[in-house]
Amino acid sequence: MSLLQPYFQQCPSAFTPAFSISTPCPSIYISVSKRTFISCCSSQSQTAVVNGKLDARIVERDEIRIGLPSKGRMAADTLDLLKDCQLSVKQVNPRQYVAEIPQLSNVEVWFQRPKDIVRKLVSGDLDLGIVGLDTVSEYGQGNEDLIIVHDALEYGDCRLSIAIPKYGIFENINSLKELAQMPQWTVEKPLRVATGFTYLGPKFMQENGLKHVMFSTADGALEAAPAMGIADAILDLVSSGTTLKENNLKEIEGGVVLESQAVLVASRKALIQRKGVLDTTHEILERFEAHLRAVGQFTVTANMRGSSAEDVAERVLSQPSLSGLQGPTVSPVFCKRDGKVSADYYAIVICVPKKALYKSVQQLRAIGGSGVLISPLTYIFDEETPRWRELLSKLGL
Ligand SMILES: Nc1ncnc2c1ncn2[C@@H]1O[C@H](COP(=O)(O)OP(=O)(O)OP(=O)(O)O)[C@@H](O)[C@H]1O
Ligand SMILES: O=P(O)(O)OC[C@H]1O[C@H](OP(=O)(O)OP(=O)(O)O)[C@H](O)[C@@H]1O
Ligand SMILES: [Mg+2]
Repeated sequence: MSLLQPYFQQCPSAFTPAFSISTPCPSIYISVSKRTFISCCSSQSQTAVVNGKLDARIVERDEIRIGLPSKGRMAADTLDLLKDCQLSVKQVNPRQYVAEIPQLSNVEVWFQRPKDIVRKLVSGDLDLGIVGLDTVSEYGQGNEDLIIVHDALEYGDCRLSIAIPKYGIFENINSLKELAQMPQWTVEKPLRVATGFTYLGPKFMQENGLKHVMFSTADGALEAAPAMGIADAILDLVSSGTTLKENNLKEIEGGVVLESQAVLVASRKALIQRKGVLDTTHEILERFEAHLRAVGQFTVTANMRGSSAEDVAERVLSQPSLSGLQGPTVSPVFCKRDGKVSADYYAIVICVPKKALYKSVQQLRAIGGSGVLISPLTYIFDEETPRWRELLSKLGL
């Protein structure tokens, strides 16, 4: 960390909020580790507001940078996902903000708070990042440079939702429409909403025709605001719903602004212009897809008596839960009887969704399967993934 201190002090632009014009800082080079070399020069983030719009330019550097959550509930799950994809992050100590993934050459990992990952993608100081969709939507503010490469990393599930008290004037209010139609809200006395989502909140209210609304913001424990008399409603993330329940609050129909989970996000400019970013993204995407497809499946092997491979395949395919990814693999099991080699049995291999495992075993037995073996799957690499094709088309490639 001490080695990095000069970098942080010399490069204010790395910590400037995204929505301002940042000043380029003087050229300095410091060595951080044998493999990691940070260049901080006039090429630092040159974010400018042009015609009221944020214009991110490509920053000159050779390394590819990926931002990962430094703390909070996304941090550990993100490292776990990468590890499960054989992309372990090597961090010398937990207070060091830069690390590497040995399997990905020329890639620097930077640990940042989720909102700063989004800001730095926009400013060109990061090329890739993993954060919640809520964070991308709130801090990215619809910026077209941000591209969601993988939209469902299957952790960090939550929703951004409006909640109101269960009691008092809200007792019989159960939908956004009913909330909007309450006579209490006027220009002089608007509906007061406490939220940390000051971009998405007003946008949602406007799109849903709620006219008299006033927002206040706080960083946490928003659920206390109505009971404290500070707000009438809150707009916050909900997962299990326990925090709302414990604070006598309820969600309302039509009040979900966004469903969120962890996503892989990239800067369009970096994908197109920075050498190696597209290839690295392809590799990360392939590993994520292969792993995430596999976690929901088991490999099932069984033996089955039959007159031919086709006969066995027909029996297997007659069962709805046994069709596998692309139909069953059927291989003859040879044995020698009376000096003659023959195949009376066939080994079948199929992939089965974890949820359908028991049903599949029952169906296998019903058609004469025996010696059923179940093993976990690590990866399922398909032909080219749909998300990769989608990414190329978003990039116009
Ligand atoms: N209750 C929850 N259940 C599941 N995921 C959640 C929940 N709350 C937040 N998240 C997800 O985790 C992300 C990070 O939340 P976390 O509270 O760790 O950090 P933060 O609030 O953005 O940062 P900080 O608290 O440091 O300001 C959120 O943006 C969201 O995607
Ligand atoms: O529906 P639940 O499972 O109860 O989760 C919802 C709570 O989780 C988040 O808070 P967090 O724990 O991140 O604390 P914070 O308010 O300090 O950000 C969110 O802001 C809610 O308060
Ligand atoms: Mg939080």
